[in-house]
Amino acid sequence: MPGTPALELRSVRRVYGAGPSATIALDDVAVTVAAGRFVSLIGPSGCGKSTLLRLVAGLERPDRGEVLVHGVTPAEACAAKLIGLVPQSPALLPWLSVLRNVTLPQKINRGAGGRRARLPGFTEREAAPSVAHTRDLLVRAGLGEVVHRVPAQLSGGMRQRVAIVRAFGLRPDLLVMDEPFSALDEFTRESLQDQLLDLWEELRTTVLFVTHSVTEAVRLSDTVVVMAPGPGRIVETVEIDLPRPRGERLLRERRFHAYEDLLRERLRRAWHGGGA
Ligand SMILES: Nc1ncnc2c1ncn2[C@@H]1O[C@H](COP(=O)(O)OP(=O)(O)OP(=O)(O)O)[C@@H](O)[C@H]1O
Repeated sequence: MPGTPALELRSVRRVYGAGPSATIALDDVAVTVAAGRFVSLIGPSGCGKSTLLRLVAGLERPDRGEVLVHGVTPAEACAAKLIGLVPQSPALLPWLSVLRNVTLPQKINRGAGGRRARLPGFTEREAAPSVAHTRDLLVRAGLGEVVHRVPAQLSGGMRQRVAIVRAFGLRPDLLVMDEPFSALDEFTRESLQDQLLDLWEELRTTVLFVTHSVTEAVRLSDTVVVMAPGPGRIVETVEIDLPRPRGERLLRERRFHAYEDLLRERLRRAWHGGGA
């Protein structure tokens, strides 16, 4: 629906357990993400990033407050395949080739278009991409030579690239990514960031991205949400006002480092229980 945020969390609270040993994983969390934005969550371990992702993906429900994806509940959004998820380690089907791993979910998901069209304010979107277009995405992600290989014949970085192309290929309205590059070496990580940005700039899917890397957050994001633990909460929202595309050269510029320093400073405060 025009004007409806892609994602909205209103006064969200999530508590695990009860009594004195209860953990307040999230308290009074409010986030609004406009369609097409790239938003990262960053914060110390235990500040509730994964909990927030699980609420958005409909895997858990808040104890208080509301989560809306394009104006509907996460359960409705999942049924209509509005949400795509890229986990930390790529869950590929080991017996299928790279190409089939990417195209099979697209075929399975065809029925979702009808459910999506019945949601308030949504119209039919473009059909699932053709195999030719999927191949093109794979080539652009540097996987053109390996489309007929099975996952066991790929490196870790290649497998994660397949998972990312698969997620974008499903044309979700909101793509949720949980530290997708955390297990990779720095060089592979930077090259995957390039490819992720390349795909995102073409498709402009709304992305909610969890990372522990300040550099990654600055490079990828329009907005970085800084969180603190005890209770899990948002302490700062930083808009990254840097031009795109954000190539390698930008990483060496003073204005890029200034954002890194700002975020590091905010994270230090979050670690020490400070914050806003
Ligand atoms: N199922 C659960 N039962 C009890 N406590 C939980 C559960 N899941 C999370 N927690 C607690 O909620 C808090 C937030 O956890 P969460 O995993 O969301 O943090 P995180 O920011 O993603 O951490 P990390 O960066 O280490 O992945 C932590 O104190 C954690 O111990």
